[in-house]
Amino acid sequence: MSRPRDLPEEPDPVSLRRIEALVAVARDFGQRGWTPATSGNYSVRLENGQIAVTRSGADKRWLEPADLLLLDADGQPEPGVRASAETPLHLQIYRHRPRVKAVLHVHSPAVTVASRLAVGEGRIRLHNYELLKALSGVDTHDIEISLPIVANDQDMSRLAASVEPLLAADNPCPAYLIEGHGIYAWGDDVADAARHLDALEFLLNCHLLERSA
Ligand SMILES: CSCCC(=O)C(=O)COP(=O)(O)O
Ligand SMILES: [Zn+2]
Repeated sequence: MSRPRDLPEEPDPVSLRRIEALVAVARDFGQRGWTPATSGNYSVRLENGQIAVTRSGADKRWLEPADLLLLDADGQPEPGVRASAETPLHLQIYRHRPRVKAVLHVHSPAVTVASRLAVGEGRIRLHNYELLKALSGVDTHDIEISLPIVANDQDMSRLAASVEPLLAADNPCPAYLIEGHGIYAWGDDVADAARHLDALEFLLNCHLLERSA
């Protein structure tokens, strides 16, 4: 396996496994058509607290560990390498959710279309689906989960500022949508984050089918 850029000679095995798991998830999501044309980005928190994030412009469908780079405490990559343009959104989630170890962002057709349909309300309400139980902490279909939507913005500081209240609130939904853009989902390990994203992708497909029925 190739190693992420800047990784120390003897990375701890837990962090290495986390990176391997992230790469496998990225390729799986890529094969499903969720990260076309270099879209999407991914990160994991390592055991030493550093964040490994995908480099900007990499084709995430064929992600390699070498496409990840390590950020220092201020979120800066090594000089000469450009971290994902959306790195501030990853760091913001890690700041607000100390237990989170993985953040996943994709541009699937279903999440992109769904994100454009309920902007006025600022959220999509999901209720009475068995698959809601795939979200950590949810143990019944009989619950309403609000998936927040924020307006897209090419200015990352402004975009992060509009996400800030969502993360400050105690919402059990481990994800949010960006209008016409995609979804961010996270979890306490890579498998949790991937399950959350997989489940929300399914639920949004159901939501869209219901609307068109
Ligand atoms: C070509 S997709 C536009 C940028 C984007 O939304 C994205 O997810 C990928 O950006 P990155 O800098 O992480 O490659
Ligand atoms: Zn994006």
